[in-house]
Amino acid sequence: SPSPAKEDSSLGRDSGLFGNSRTNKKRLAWATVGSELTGYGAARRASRALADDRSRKVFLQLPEEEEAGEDEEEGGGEEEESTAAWSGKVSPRFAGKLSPLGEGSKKLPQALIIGVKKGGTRALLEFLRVHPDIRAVGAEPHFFDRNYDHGLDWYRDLMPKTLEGQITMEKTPSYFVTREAPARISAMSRDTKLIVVVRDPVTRAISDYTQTLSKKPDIPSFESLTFKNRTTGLIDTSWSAIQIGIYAKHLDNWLQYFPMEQILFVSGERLISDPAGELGRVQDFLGLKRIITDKHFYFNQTKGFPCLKKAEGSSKPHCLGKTKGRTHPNIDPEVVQRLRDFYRPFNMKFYQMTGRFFGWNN
Ligand SMILES: Nc1ncnc2c1ncn2[C@@H]1O[C@H](COP(=O)(O)OS(=O)(=O)O)[C@@H](OP(=O)(O)O)[C@H]1O
Repeated sequence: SPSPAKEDSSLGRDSGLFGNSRTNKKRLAWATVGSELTGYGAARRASRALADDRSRKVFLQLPEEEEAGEDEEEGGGEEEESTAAWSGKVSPRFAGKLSPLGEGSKKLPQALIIGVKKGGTRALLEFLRVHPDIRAVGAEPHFFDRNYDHGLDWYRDLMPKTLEGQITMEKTPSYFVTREAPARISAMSRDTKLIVVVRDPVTRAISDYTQTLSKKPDIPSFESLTFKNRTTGLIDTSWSAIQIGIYAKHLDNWLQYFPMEQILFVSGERLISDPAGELGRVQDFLGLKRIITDKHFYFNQTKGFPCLKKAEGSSKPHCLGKTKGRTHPNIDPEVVQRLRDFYRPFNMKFYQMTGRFFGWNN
């Protein structure tokens, strides 16, 4: 039977996952637009690096890259568009897209993407931003975990201005595993809509590990981090890469504060194989007209993922950056199997709780 999740285990430990082959990069026969997009966005990234640096040091005092970088290069998002509107108080990294005349007012978010780390949260937010009734912060504010002491006025100030009927959103994937987050979000508004992108916990763990490995090439192997004791096969559930994937346990904590109807679970796998289908569910959940459809996506063969034909506020095709869709290292198949066995009962519980079968553990 699986080891119980440790209640006191630290999520702060470095996480990481593997990634065997790029199984998630399905070679779908999609229409290809601008088939090779290599180099797209390079200038934008360069200016963003500067803005990111400024925002980290001056405005948010985020830790330096290895701790702050869950989302890395996509984190900033919209600097170019919003620099002109930079008030000096809110970093361009955080400013969402403004309406052309700067009208409207800043509001606390009515909907949040709360997780999971490496689930596909950036893809979901980027796709949602295409909707005219959604305005979102580009970077991860980490308000309900790291920055709560700044207060709600600080948080609101990070938000883009919105008009009547528009929804303000942000995404911070660590909220899902933050013990205090449900109570804090409920204190902001009990009506907040919550979205969780979930992905096969084993692949998620490997993706997480791959991210850490990209910054710290000297870390131990995925296989050795997985076990407390390799001989007995005891899994180290205090390793955040493993811990995050025990979705049923984390969800229990949210259900103390929010009813199930207020939480939408998006399949990270289907977000890749059928982005328009998942986006349809999300738009319904948010009470929005289904404006984002199949027509907005194409499958980029080079990237190996769906991309937008036109990004928000642009006429050019847009794929996520190179930190999204990394090649995962090969992991010992026995270790992968051991992890599948470990997660199976938690996954079953999660399917039961959510009423959706996600098709992991095949
Ligand atoms: N359209 C598209 N393009 C690129 N990547 C996509 C896309 N849709 C989903 N994904 C998957 O998103 C994974 C990264 O998840 P997150 O954005 O949640 O990561 S993070 O927690 O914000 O760092 C990332 O994980 P890795 O493949 O392990 O890098 C992708 O598999």
